[in-house]
Amino acid sequence: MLIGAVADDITGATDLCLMLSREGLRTIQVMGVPSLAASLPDADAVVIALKSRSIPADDAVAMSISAAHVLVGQGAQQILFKYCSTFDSTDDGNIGPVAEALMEDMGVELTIACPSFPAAGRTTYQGHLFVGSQLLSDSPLKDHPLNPMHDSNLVRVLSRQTALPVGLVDINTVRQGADGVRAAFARQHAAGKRILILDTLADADLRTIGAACADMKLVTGGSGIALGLAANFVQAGKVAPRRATTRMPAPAGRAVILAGSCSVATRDQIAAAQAAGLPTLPLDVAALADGRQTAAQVAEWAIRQPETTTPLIYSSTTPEALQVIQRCMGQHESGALVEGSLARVASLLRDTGFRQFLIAGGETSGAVVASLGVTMLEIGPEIDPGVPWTRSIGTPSLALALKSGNFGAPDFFLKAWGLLELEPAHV
Ligand SMILES: Nc1ncnc2c1ncn2[C@@H]1O[C@H](COP(=O)(O)OP(=O)(O)O)[C@@H](O)[C@H]1O
Ligand SMILES: O=C(O)[C@@H](O)C(=O)COP(=O)(O)O
Repeated sequence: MLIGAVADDITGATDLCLMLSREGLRTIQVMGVPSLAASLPDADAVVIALKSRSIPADDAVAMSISAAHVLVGQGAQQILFKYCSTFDSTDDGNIGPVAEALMEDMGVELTIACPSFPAAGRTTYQGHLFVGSQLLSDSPLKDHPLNPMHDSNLVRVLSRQTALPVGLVDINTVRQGADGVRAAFARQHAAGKRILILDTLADADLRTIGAACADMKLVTGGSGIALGLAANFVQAGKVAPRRATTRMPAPAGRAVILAGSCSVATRDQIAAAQAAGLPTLPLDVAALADGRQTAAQVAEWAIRQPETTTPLIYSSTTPEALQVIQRCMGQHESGALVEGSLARVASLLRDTGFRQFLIAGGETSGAVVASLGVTMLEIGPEIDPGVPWTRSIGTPSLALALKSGNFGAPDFFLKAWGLLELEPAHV
């Protein structure tokens, strides 16, 4: 194993797997922390997907350390802690506490924190994270249901989450090339800094940073950083060349879309699906809470739709409506109710022959995939930047597209299916 990664949510893990496999690494995604004795499939990169982004920091630390131990135990040459390209976290964590704990556990003096993902519009300038042309704190992430982002200055954000001194390597230094970045690492370390935010405006910057981090045992960042990290191993001749896939064989069976993300991108995708005539059903959180709407009824509705169409079930709503729900029911309580309901709907649909699932939302995907009993994923073709089709390893085989809430073009729910080649049904 060349790269072993610990991802703090499941869509983030899939995004990272896509990046690694596009760079030529045979990559497998594993759900949850496997036992130390588990034999993982032979792969250049293994990404362990946790659901640790929005849980108490102590739990996230414990899980992440266990995951890293498994990866190191299986020979991983470099550990990557993957979090969101929009630095999703709160002042309590979990990026700072997990990074700090991994550094201590691995005896690492200096690491980087580089969330940038220019292909998805996430760039960093003077330590400030941008989403497209907006500062993070002006972007739709300010209204995230679990971790609203109100500060774009990542040095400040991370410094509130860790006692370790945080420094900045600015774009002028990054543009000096890998040697210049390595020299900046040495200067910042000598000045007492332990975690460095890196300015990044383009993929070329990520490749420079990756080259500068070739000897770092622990790197932290978004999926973008994998561009350069993977390239180090490819250039060193440690990876057998492979061709990227453009289509994926998919098990025969019905398809469904489950959306639990309230992001603007997902709400636009729902609107496009509705405009195209897909049957859609909104979840009613108050009705779910008092039993007027149940997962069984929702699943029944999907089963009743014509087999030639793809039903879409969603809880996604506007920031204003979400505020009302969260005020009445609590932020985590309402989130858990929605996640649990979508997860239950998914398992009921699987039991009646649904085999292709498109899930929108990271936390949502974590809950759904757990309820489907999926433990490992192979990575298929890219649908849009950061989102591949995947196929579960095990029975029943399922085709899964796990979409970060914020990712994908407006027609994502319509075009994704075109990349699947349905296998003949088993008799
Ligand atoms: N209508 C709703 N009311 C309350 N919480 C909701 C509602 N819709 C979604 N949520 C919760 O919001 C969170 C969205 O997070 P996630 O699935 O990670 O999406 P994203 O990828 O956009 O971050 C989940 O916990 C989900 O259950
Ligand atoms: O880095 C990213 O933006 C994604 O890989 C990611 O982590 C997505 O998280 P969600 O938006 O919660 O799906």
